[in-house]
Amino acid sequence: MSSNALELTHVSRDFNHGKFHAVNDLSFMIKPGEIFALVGVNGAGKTTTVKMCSTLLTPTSGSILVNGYDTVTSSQNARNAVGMVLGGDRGFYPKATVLSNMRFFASLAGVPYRQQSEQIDDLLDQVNLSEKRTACVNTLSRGQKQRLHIARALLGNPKLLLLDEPTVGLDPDIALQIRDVITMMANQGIGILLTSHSMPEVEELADTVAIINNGKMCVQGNLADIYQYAHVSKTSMFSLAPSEAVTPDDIKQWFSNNAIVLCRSVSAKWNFTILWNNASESPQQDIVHQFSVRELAVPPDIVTRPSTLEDAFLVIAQENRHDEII
Ligand SMILES: Nc1ncnc2c1ncn2[C@@H]1O[C@H](COP(=O)(O)OP(=O)(O)OP(=O)(O)O)[C@@H](O)[C@H]1O
Repeated sequence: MSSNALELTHVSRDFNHGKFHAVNDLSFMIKPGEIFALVGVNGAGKTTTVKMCSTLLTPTSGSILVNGYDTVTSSQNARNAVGMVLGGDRGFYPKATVLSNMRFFASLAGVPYRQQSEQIDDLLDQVNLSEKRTACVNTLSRGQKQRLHIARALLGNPKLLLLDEPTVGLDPDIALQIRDVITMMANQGIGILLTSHSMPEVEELADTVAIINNGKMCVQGNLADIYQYAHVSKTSMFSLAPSEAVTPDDIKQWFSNNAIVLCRSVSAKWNFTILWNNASESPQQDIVHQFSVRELAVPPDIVTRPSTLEDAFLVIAQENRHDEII
């Protein structure tokens, strides 16, 4: 029987003796080879979820199966099926070589001694670190360390890889390399649970996106499902010099029927983002019209483009904030 890489069923996790619900009735599954991104604002419950999937934390209620093994009742089997990448500078013996570190972690992962050399060579090759096998870990760059984290997590052939912010703090070209490694691992049939604050990264990598808020699932599906849920298809942007003639609240009011309007003050300018939930054929013209009928100068820099995951996420985050206020 082939199992899902991961299956959460009505999982909750409380803290502070049940007073705080960090994760609340979460259910989702990840198939072999699927990249599943868990997205949410700070404090939404992503890391708590990842920790439960790794067996580091136990759920207060519900069940988590990794490769068919329950993380509570078959925790050792579940743990053997998971590789976790925490990233950063910690997690290795910095003065020992790449090879010594990999040998140490291979033993911890239960890789039989005779298979260790072959598996380590293969993994270092896959993450393009073969040339660094005799280098001390503290001489590696951040990107190289991150690739070593991934190689370490793959020791013992896990069925599920947990990646918590795998490219945070990395230069764009290094982040690209890490994303290529992630795609390669998925192509080999490993299920991947990814948390990231980078929406372009999620857009590029994820087969399925789940947006959580206050530990609860808002929506899960492919990108089209997320756009549909958020009711966004087009986004317009323009800027204005602050003036007394019109305020951000006025502009929010103009479009309150069919858009969410966000305003940020940047370098003595108001930058507006209009997230259309019911865009007309020419949203550009609608904006021009609103300024023109009030005899206000039309911003010269209006652009309209297809909405992105980031836009959909902003809408959902905004609506959830609204729900909380109510
Ligand atoms: N050990 C703990 N005791 C009490 N509260 C906790 C504990 N761990 C996490 N929390 C709380 O649970 C909530 C969810 O935290 P979590 O770290 O899972 O969020 P997150 O989505 O990963 O956030 P971020 O994007 O900032 O990393 C937060 O409000 C956090 O303060």
